[in-house]
Amino acid sequence: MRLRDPICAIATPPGKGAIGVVRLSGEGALELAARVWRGKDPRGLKGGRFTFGEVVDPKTGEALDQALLLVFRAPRSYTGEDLVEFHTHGSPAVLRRVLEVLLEAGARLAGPGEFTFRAYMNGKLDLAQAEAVLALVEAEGELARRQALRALEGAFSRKIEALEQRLLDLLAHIQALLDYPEEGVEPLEAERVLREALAEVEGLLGQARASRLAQKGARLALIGAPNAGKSSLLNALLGYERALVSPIPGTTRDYLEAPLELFGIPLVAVDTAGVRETEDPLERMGVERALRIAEEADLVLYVVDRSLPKPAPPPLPWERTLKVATKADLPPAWEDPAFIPVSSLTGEGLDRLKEALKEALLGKEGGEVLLTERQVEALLRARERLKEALGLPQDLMGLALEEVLEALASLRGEGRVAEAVVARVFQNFCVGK
Ligand SMILES: Nc1nc2c(c(=O)[nH]1)N(C=O)[C@@H](CNc1ccc(C(=O)N[C@@H](CCC(=O)O)C(=O)O)cc1)CN2
Ligand SMILES: Nc1nc2c(ncn2[C@@H]2O[C@H](COP(=O)(O)OP(=O)(O)OP(=O)(O)O)[C@@H](O)[C@H]2O)c(=O)[nH]1
Ligand SMILES: [Mg+2]
Repeated sequence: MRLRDPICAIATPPGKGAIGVVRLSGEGALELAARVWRGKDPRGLKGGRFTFGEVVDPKTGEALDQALLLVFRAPRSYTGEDLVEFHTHGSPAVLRRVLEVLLEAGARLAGPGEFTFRAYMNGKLDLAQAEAVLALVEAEGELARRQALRALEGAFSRKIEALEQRLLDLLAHIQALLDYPEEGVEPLEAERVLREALAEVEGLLGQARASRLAQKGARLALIGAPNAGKSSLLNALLGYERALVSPIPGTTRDYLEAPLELFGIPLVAVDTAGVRETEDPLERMGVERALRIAEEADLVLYVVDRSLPKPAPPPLPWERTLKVATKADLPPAWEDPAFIPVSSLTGEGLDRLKEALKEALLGKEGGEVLLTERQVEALLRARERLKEALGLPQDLMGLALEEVLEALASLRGEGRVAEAVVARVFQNFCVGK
């Protein structure tokens, strides 16, 4: 990949929009922009300034659109290079032509993520921040947005950098010990530093599931006997009457999906057919389907009517199942502290249920940290090497420690990071970012 030649791409999504943006970055970007622009000469503009004019086809002089042109001057731009943005009307016809004349004037179409790649290469962002850009662009829920923005602001990178610093200090001491045995670190001190680092890495790893769910969304399945109140509970969680409710057992025949956002996580709640032993082949299909949906869900609500004798439980993934006792407004037929009592009729207990849902999805930490799959893998490597280092005598600890540091360094991507690591980050981007 050439590193400084002028690249261009449409930055706004495909389709019609009020405004569309084409970006151009690299050496000679201002000269190139001047060739397709009628209005104030971009080469005379200060960085950060807009000017109004026309994008033109230099071959014919034909105006392609009225537009705003925005200039940034190296190194004070997103990429760290000279950068020009054309803000045009957002129609595919306009954007395609603007891109075309830029290509004819000598720019090349940017590869996926190439603008952000240049920002990384020019030290504007580290690798974790570049991943945060991608996560922010893709964020659908509030939590994903918050996680990504915090990482883009550098919260995660600073944490990792501080951790690296403490381990580097320890490594330096250990190496000094090898050369000057009398000046070594207290073994207890080394162990303390390693244990603290391990706790920090494990604390981060403990938020991996929350981050995955925030980014990818979660499926919540409602499972229970016919008439238990599943559909009523779904409606109560949604705040509107999505599912049919009736006193006739077997009202819900097939499953039903409804989107909702809880605690900033995009959820899909799945209401299912009542689970019971049955001879009816159609109903049995519904039951089998319900159990499969439970199997595939991120979280299951096992819904039981507390006003009737407790039924035998169906086979469910209990490690990710919350137990809910419905119809809490009626006289109870049993008590069981493992069940959260709720009434869809009065709303009683719904807040407690939501709290339990929140903890089951996000853990006690609350899940404000963005962790990509790549970062989780690196942290797992760091954790293994830290554990290994803890078991070694000090003269052998250094090697394991170096591997810990290597794993941590790949998170921010500073120092010499394998090309494949960098490629892996940017391959997920779209053209234009
Ligand atoms: N039109 C437009 N909107 C956008 C972006 C963009 O590139 N263009 N962004 C793209 O992601 C985001 C904003 N992020 C940006 C980050 C840094 C710089 C930048 O020029 N930084 C320079 C100068 C800062 C300054 O003037 O103070 C620098 O860091 O040196 C621009 C946008 C979201 N909105
Ligand atoms: N008193 C009271 N009645 C409820 C409550 N929740 C549901 N019901 C009633 O229980 C009956 C069954 O409710 P549904 O929500 O349809 O039950 P379901 O589990 O979806 O039933 P199936 O779709 O047949 O599997 C209806 O008559 C509801 O009005 C509740 O919290 N309190
Ligand atoms: Mg139902």
